[in-house]
Amino acid sequence: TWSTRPQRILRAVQQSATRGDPRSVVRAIDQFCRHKEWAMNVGDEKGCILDSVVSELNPSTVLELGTYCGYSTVRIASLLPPHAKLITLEFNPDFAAVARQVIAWAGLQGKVQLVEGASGDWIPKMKEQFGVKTFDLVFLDHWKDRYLPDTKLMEECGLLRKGSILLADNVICPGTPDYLEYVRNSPRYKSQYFKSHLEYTKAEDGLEKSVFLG
Ligand SMILES: O=C(NCc1cccc(CNc2ccc3[nH]ncc3c2)c1)c1cc(-c2ccc(F)cc2)cc(O)c1O
Ligand SMILES: [Mg+2]
Repeated sequence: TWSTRPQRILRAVQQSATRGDPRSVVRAIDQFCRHKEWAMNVGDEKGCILDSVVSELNPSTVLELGTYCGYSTVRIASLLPPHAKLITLEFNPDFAAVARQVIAWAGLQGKVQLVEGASGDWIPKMKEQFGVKTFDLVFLDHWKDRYLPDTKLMEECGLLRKGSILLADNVICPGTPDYLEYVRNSPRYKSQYFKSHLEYTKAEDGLEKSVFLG
């Protein structure tokens, strides 16, 4: 049986990265995806913008929607303060299986709770299942047509507080037009676009950072 692209990414991490060294895991994935096979990680250019938002915010509770191979999970978790928690949701079991091993290789399994399932099912259960009150930061990187419904669901479930940050990947490519229109025109958000490029390419893409105003 042939390996999948996530399995080839995991092999690259195990062959090129140092156990317990998150930066070497990030570097190994970027090298593989730049020189061997493109994959839909947020990548190093947008990843640096992600890093600066996380470092500036110093969040205690983070939700990531869309784990894939755990690349952005490792970037975020490696910057969190000691008692902070990152919950990451992944619908695809094959992606989740690889991500668990990538996160473990980075030595970050103690900071990360990977939950398998769909955002629409899990967001309403966050408080009761994980003892979450509100999220300081949400990184949206899952199915692009779920960004808007899931944002409205998080509002309805009281998971956002005054100052919570939504950081959305791919707002240009593949694009999330309904989400962008909502956060840019709603009086309940202050939104800012960080222009960048689609991971490992010259195509335009960017991150939208939106502060919930309560
Ligand atoms: O589509 C994308 N990513 C999302 C995605 C995609 C597939 C499967 C999953 C399954 N995971 C999943 C699903 C539903 C879920 N609900 N809650 C959690 C959860 C998790 C997720 C994407 C595409 C491109 C891209 C592709 C091609 C191209 F030419 C240009 C750009 C670039 C990206 O950076 C991208 O992020
Ligand atoms: Mg993405």
